[in-house]
Amino acid sequence: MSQKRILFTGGGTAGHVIVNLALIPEFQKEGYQIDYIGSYNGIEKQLIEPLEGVTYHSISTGKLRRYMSKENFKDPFKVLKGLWQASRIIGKKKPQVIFSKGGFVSVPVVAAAKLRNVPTIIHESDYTPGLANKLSFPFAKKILATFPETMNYLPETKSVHIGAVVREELFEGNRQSGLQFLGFHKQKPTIMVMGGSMGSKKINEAIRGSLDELLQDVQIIHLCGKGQLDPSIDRRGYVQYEYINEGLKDLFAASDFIVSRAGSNAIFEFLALKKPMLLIPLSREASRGDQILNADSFVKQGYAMKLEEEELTGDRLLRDLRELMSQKDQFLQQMENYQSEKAKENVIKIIQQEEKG
Ligand SMILES: CC(=O)N[C@H]1[C@@H](OP(=O)(O)OP(=O)(O)OC[C@H]2O[C@@H](n3ccc(=O)[nH]c3=O)[C@H](O)[C@@H]2O)O[C@H](CO)[C@@H](O)[C@@H]1O
Repeated sequence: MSQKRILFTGGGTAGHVIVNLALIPEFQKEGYQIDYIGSYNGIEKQLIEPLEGVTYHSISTGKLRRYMSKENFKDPFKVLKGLWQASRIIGKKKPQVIFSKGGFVSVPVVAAAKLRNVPTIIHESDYTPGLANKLSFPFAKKILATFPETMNYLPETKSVHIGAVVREELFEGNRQSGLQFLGFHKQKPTIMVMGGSMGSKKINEAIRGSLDELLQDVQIIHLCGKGQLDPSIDRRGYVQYEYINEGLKDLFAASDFIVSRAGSNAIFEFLALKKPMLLIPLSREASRGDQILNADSFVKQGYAMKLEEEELTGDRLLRDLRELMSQKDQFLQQMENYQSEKAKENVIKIIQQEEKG
């Protein structure tokens, strides 16, 4: 029997890569030949290229900007080049199926797959679909959604709600190793601050501006984003990292509460790991507002508190964090009711069905 081959795509931010990272080991176990198409410099290259047994291919990418830039005139040519490159890679590697996690790099890949007659499955993890995925929907064989509510925004005939795919390794964290690595103790609760995979300048400023008060009550792991470390801060109970990849599971295990943006992958990880969370979604001004809807859905289900970015001040952060901590048991109780939908197993089943045609 000829070798089974699957091609993954997705990138731009870690949110468009993490689900692929959760699925790749499963397909490796089943003996698939794995290819990945990403951009030349995106985070997907850093996260995927080092993986053993995965061949990473870079293609040219464009971006749709919300502002005027002379790059906007060059982008259609970059995308056409990407389409041509993706088509050549697909023609050469001959995957039986393609799995796309979205982001701009994925659009030419999904279009090329259609031209090459290879079935593509798209995954949408946000409450409302992103633009790259929307552009890709006509070319896809199936669309999978994390939130049940997202089904209202997807083509009815080929969409399925499957739930959140969470990396298996995150469940294997060790609290003691995490605390030891951080130089923290058990006497005060530990808060993890995550501004999404790229960090959030506004959240960083609010946390750093309130450190004196915060550190009286808690210890802080601050995942602040690339280029956003502040080396002038050297405080007991406060550690900062740009981005943590391999040790993240132990840091999660060491954390009692989370302060975070409301990117979909991140918040479902917090939920799966049962961490009460204060969510500060990216504002409508800076995005299509998807994180606000993600956060609202979690607030409605009793998993989270929400603090609007426009209302973010040091005082408000402290007040909301204290409230979150005082209601810990209620949040944990709601989270106990959450049943993970065996999403990973279902995605794998759907991919394998499509692969057989
Ligand atoms: C600015 C932007 O466009 N944000 C979008 C992006 O967010 P973003 O790329 O931040 O994605 P998510 O919040 O969904 O996920 C972040 C992922 O990065 C991981 N992580 C983070 C920090 C770290 O140090 N180590 C680490 O591994 C988290 O565990 C999580 O798995 O994609 C999400 C999913 O489509 C969207 O909901 C967000 O609106």
